[in-house]
This record gives sequence, structure tokens and C-alpha cells, in this order.
Amino acid sequence: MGMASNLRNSVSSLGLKQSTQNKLAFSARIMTTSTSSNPSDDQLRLRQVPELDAVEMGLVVSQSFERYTSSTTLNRPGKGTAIVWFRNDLRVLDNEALFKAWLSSDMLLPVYCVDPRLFQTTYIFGFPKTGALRGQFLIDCLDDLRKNLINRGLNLMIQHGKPEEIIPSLAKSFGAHSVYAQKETCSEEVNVENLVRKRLGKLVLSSWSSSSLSKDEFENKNSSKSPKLQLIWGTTMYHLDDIPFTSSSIPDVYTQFRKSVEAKSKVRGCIKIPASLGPAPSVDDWGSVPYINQLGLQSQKVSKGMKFVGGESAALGRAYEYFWKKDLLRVYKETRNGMLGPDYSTKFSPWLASGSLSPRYIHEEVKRYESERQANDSTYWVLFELIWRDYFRFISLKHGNALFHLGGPRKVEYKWSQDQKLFESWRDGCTGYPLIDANMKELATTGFMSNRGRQIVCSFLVRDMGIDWRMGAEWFETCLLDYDPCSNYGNWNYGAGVGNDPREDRYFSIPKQAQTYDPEGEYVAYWLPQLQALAKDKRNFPGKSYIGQVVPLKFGNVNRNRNQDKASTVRRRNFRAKQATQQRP
Ligand SMILES: Cc1cc2nc3c(=O)[nH]c(=O)nc-3n(C[C@H](O)[C@H](O)[C@H](O)COP(=O)(O)OP(=O)(O)OC[C@H]3O[C@@H](n4cnc5c(N)ncnc54)[C@H](O)[C@@H]3O)c2cc1C
Ligand SMILES: Nc1ncnc2c1ncn2[C@@H]1O[C@H](COP(=O)(O)OP(=O)(O)OP(=O)(O)O)[C@@H](O)[C@H]1O
Repeated sequence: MGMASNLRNSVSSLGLKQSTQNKLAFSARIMTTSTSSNPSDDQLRLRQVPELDAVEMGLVVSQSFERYTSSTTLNRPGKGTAIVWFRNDLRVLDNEALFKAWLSSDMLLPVYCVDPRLFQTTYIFGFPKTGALRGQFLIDCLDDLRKNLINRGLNLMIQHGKPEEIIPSLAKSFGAHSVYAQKETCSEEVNVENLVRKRLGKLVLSSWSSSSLSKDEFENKNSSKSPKLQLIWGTTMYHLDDIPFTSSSIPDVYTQFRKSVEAKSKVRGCIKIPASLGPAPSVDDWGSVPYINQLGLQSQKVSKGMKFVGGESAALGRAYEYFWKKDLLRVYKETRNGMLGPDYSTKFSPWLASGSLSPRYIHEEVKRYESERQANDSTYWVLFELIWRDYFRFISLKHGNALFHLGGPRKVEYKWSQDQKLFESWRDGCTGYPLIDANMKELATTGFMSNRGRQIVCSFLVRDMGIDWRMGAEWFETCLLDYDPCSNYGNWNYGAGVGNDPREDRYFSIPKQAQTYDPEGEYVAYWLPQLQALAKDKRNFPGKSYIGQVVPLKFGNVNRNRNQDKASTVRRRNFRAKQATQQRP
């Protein structure tokens, strides 16, 4: 059967409208699939995430949107114009800021500001604030968001500059009564929110000089008329208003947090949106989706490993692929500690961080899967992990900038090194430890690293090298597609022993990690092809066939004397006793 008739059959079997079928058939003509049919190439080829072809992706997106479109006409009580200022919530589905802005108005202007500060440098060590791969991911997100908004009767205005300049100026030109945006919690973003609010507040006041009133009279009369910034909570699976704590009473220990929210809070359902969010205001120039060099970045091709596709459509595609098509949710708990390929874990994190995927959407999909297929430890475990994500977000509300400080929330004093050479060997994947080097090469090549890998390279940097954990955290900030200040700095706090981990001295022994998680050296040989020729059990322990080790390991080196071994066994035994009290993120 030819591709066209295959497509016709699969499309019509879903009972979609003729117009949707035509659109899908068109997208099938203009896009090609990237899958290889040769299974022996499977491990080596570049894997696109999600791996769906354009036709399947189109179907999934339209089905997902149909599921979350209200079947009745929604009442839209608002009048006038509202702005929705998109930030890290680059989606249409289950976007409360977008929905509330729509409700509050009869005309909606969606805006994204390409903030130059996002493309400058990290705070202390001056690395690029956003690496090229995340820059490209963001571009994909904007492109897709614009398409999804156009499909709903709107568009996306894209302007380059600081939100505190752009948003008030647009509010003035369009006479907007409100600006809706997703609330952030870290100081860089909160500072911008405060500036936007302040400048919106001055909008009406700025014409005081031309009025005949005194300043006080003018302020009293008009303050209610300046556009209001409405910040809406939207990043977490559990809503801030639904957790059984105030921000200052959030438990420092994850397990306490999780148990309380699971017992006392409910995850809200996703918002059902209207079929049309229009009309859009009349605009001369909506601005174009930037090219990578307009962000001050050089395009970087992903040549190996996983290539993530940015945007809400790809996010919905990945959720469908992971849960339903490949049925991987069933075994998540057993596979989640893997390191190689797209299938051992969900890979939702880049879309969650950019907000192109809602955690509540994932929650609903898990529940749907549990009722249509099966509920088991694995289906629960994805939610368990999402609670870690929530926890780090709420912890940032409680501890503020302490998350970014050397001593962390516990104000730990320790003499860290900032040895540049050692740091560079870690950053560039040249430490002489294949497991570290392979992970660091994956990060630089793809913008992704497994959770297992992140824990191992973090432990190596801070424990074995004794290097200032913020250097590692800032390098992750540069590279990660899923960079999120709370999850990144929160996990680094944990790894460095300055967070609230009851296990202050968590140490990952590289030989042990290699034996447990890469026993055949498949992962290291993939990223370090010079190891492919070695016997499988030697790949992680290549001795002189690989570059020299830049530092010895604190525990677990192969050539050690017996006294050292005894001491380290005792230390590790104490360690494990502590570990038993807490499950790992
Ligand atoms: C040093 C270090 C830095 C990290 N930096 C980030 C970061 O900047 N952004 C980020 O999203 N995650 C970060 N993580 C957490 C975790 O490694 C990634 O979320 C995970 O690897 C993403 O892959 P996945 O989506 O396939 O995860 P899955 O295993 O499929 O988990 C599902 C989801 O649960 C959440 N999750 C899982 N583990 C954690 C965790 N430990 N902390 C917070 N959320 C978690 C993520 O949203 C993830 O997408 C970091 C972990 C470490 C050890
Ligand atoms: N979204 C973010 N991503 C990365 N770093 C962030 C983010 N938000 C805030 N920070 C970091 O927070 C820190 C704020 O700086 P600093 O702690 O020196 O400010 P401060 O005003 O002195 O804080 P405090 O008053 O709490 O001591 C910086 O390290 C900054 O990079």
C-alpha cells in the first residue's frame, strides 16, 4: 500500500474533519521521516525526539487539542484588550495565563519578548547564559506556539528587547487594561516582573503633567486605570494554592513534602479551552521568529545522540509516543536509570522547562493510561518524579537566592577549589574516567544528559575534584535544553551537600556506577568511539588504553591499599545506612 493511501486510511479511521485530513495530507507531502529501517544502525544513528513523522504528529496534536477543547460555548465576560505575555509557558493547552487573559477581554494580544539578558553570561563564571542548542529549542517553541495560536484565531507578536520596555509600550498602544503572565519564583525573573509592574503603573500617571489636576488628585483618580499585571501560577503539577503549606512552611525534606501533598492535595484538571481564542487585534507587524544568529548564537548541528524538537506539538507527540505508541510507561520504573537512547525515560524535561508541556497534562495522561491500560509502580513513578520537580520549585519560593549561594540553603562553609584546568577537563570530557567523559560529551553534543549521568558527574566534580559546585551548575545552565533554575540549582545543592538532603555526603563511586549502569560499556563506547575496540568489561576501565586520570577517586579506585579500602568500606556502610532513610530523586 502506498504512503498516500496509508495516510488516508489512518486519518479517516480517526474520524477527523475533512479540513483536518487535508491539512495532515499536506504536511505529509512537505516533511520527510527520519527513521532508518536498518536495525543494526539503531544504536548509532541520530535519534529525533519524538521520532514520529509529520503525519502522525499532526494527528496526535489535533486529537490532543480536540480532547481539551470545550464542547460547549464558553462565556467570555471580559471587555477591552488584554495582553498575554508569554515567558516559560510556551503552550496553548492548559495555559492558565492565556485562558484568564482571554476571559478578561474581548480582544487578546499574545506577546513574546526576546530578552537580550537571556543571551548574555551566567552570573559568576561568565559562561554563555543560553547555549546554542537551547537557543534553537526556544526558536522551535516560538515557531510552534505561533502556529498553534494562529490555528485558534490569534497570532504571536515577537519583539526583541526587555519586557519592562516592550510590554508597557504595547499596553499603551493597544489600550490594554491587563497583562497576564505566568508567575516565576527566582530573582532574575521576579525582578523583571517587578519592573514591568512598576512601569505599567506609571502609564496613566505619565500624562499627569498635561492634566489640570494636582499629582495626588490625578493619582487617586487614575491609578485604577493603569494596566494591571496579573501573575498566574502555572509551572507545577500541584497548584501553589492547593498545597498544604505556606511558602515559608514548605518542608525541607522531600519525602515529607511528597507525603503531605499526596495525602492532602489534588492535582487540578487541565483547562478546557474554546475552539477560537480570537479575534486578534489588527497589527501591522507581528515580528518574525528569530534566527539563531539574531540571538547572538552560532548554529550548532546535533550530529549524534538525540535531537530534541522544540515546541508544544513535539511535546504532545512525545507524550503520545512514550505512553501510548511505545507503551514505555509500563516499565518506566525499571528503565529510568538508563543512559543511552530516547526510551529509558520520558524525556519530557525540555518541554516542561520551556512550558511547552503542562505537568497537569502529563498527570491526566498517566491517569488515562492507568484506566485504559494498567496502573503499576511505573505509572506512579512518573508522578513521583514530577513531585520532585514541584518540590524544587516550591523550595525556591522558600529559600530565595540561597539556592544560588555557595553555602546553599544550609549556609554550609567549605573550602571549594576553582581550579580552571580541572574544571575544563570535566567540562570538555577529558578527565580520564570514561563514564564522566561520555556524559559530558553527550551534554555538549545534544544538550541532554540522563538523571543518572547528572548525579554521577555532579558527584565527581564536587567530591572527587572538590570544585565549586556553582561552576558545574552554571555550565549546566549553559548547556541543558531543560535548564530550569529551580531543578538545576536545587539538584546541585543536593549533590554538593548544601541543600536539604539528609544524606549530606552523597558520593557516587564511578567504578560501581559503571558496573551497575553500563556493565557492557555500551554507553561509554557510544560517546567515546576509541573504546569500541576494547573488550566490553574493559571499556569503563581502560587503563593505559585511554587518557590519564586527572584526579584519583576519593573512594573506589582499583589500585588501593587495604587500609584505605577498609576505611572507605566503613564510610560507605554508614552512608548506605543513611541512604535507606531517603529515596533518591
Ligand atoms: C545536577 C543535576 C541537575 C539537574 N538539572 C535539571 C534541570 O535544569 N532541569 C530539569 O528539568 N531537571 C534537572 N535535573 C533533574 C533530572 O535529571 C531531569 O529532570 C531528568 O533527567 C530529565 O529527563 P526525563 O524528562 O527523561 O526524566 P524522567 O525520569 O522521565 O522524569 C520525569 C520528569 O520528572 C522530573 N524530574 C525527574 N527527576 C527530577 C529531579 N531530580 N529533579 C527535578 N525534577 C525531576 C522532570 O521534570 C522529568 O521530566 C537535574 C538533576 C541533577 C542531578
Ligand atoms: N533564573 C535564574 N537563573 C540563574 N540564576 C539566577 C536566576 N535567578 C536568580 N539567580 C541568581 O540569584 C543570585 C542573585 O544574586 P545575589 O544572591 O548576589 O543577590 P542578592 O540580592 O545579594 O541576594 P540576597 O539578597 O538573597 O543575598 C545570582 O546568583 C543570580 O544569578
